[in-house]
Amino acid sequence: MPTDSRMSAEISSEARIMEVVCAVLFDQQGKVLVCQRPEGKMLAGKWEFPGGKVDAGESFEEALHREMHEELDCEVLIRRKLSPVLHAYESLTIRLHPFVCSLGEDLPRALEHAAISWVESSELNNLDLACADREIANELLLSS
Ligand SMILES: Nc1nc2c([nH]c(=O)n2[C@H]2C[C@H](O)[C@@H](COP(=O)(O)OP(=O)(O)OP(=O)(O)O)O2)c(=O)[nH]1
Repeated sequence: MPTDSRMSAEISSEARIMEVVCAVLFDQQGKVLVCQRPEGKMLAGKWEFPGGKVDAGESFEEALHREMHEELDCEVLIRRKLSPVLHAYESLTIRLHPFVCSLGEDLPRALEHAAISWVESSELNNLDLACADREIANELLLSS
């Protein structure tokens, strides 16, 4: 049984984890959307799956739909959830919740990213992905 001080340390370290959702968004040809983070943001220039932080009171699914509208001006259909990835960067720890999605009616438009691109799953290995995304890419490669 942990002491009270250890318990509070565990609680406070858990509290520093930022919950982030992302869409592994496939088009009808089976290509996946990757987005390049813009200048001025953490991990600028790295490629990622689109998404963002979950706001207080929001479900993961609500956060995902909001981020898709804010960043890509599009609607997506959520198909299934992949395993979350816990990753510690120097400045913060995130828990990244990936959702496999398919496109709704509209094509995404890059409203906030430096660039967006549709790639084959096998091409994900060649991209300079954010570290947390590497595990998601590996899971996709294993299942494809
Ligand atoms: N959106 C997203 N963020 C990721 C991924 N991989 C990864 O390590 N991150 C990190 C980068 C950031 O530290 C954090 C999410 O921040 P963000 O800047 O995308 O979130 P946001 O859209 O809510 O940001 P904001 O500009 O509104 O503050 O998670 C990913 O695949 N997608």
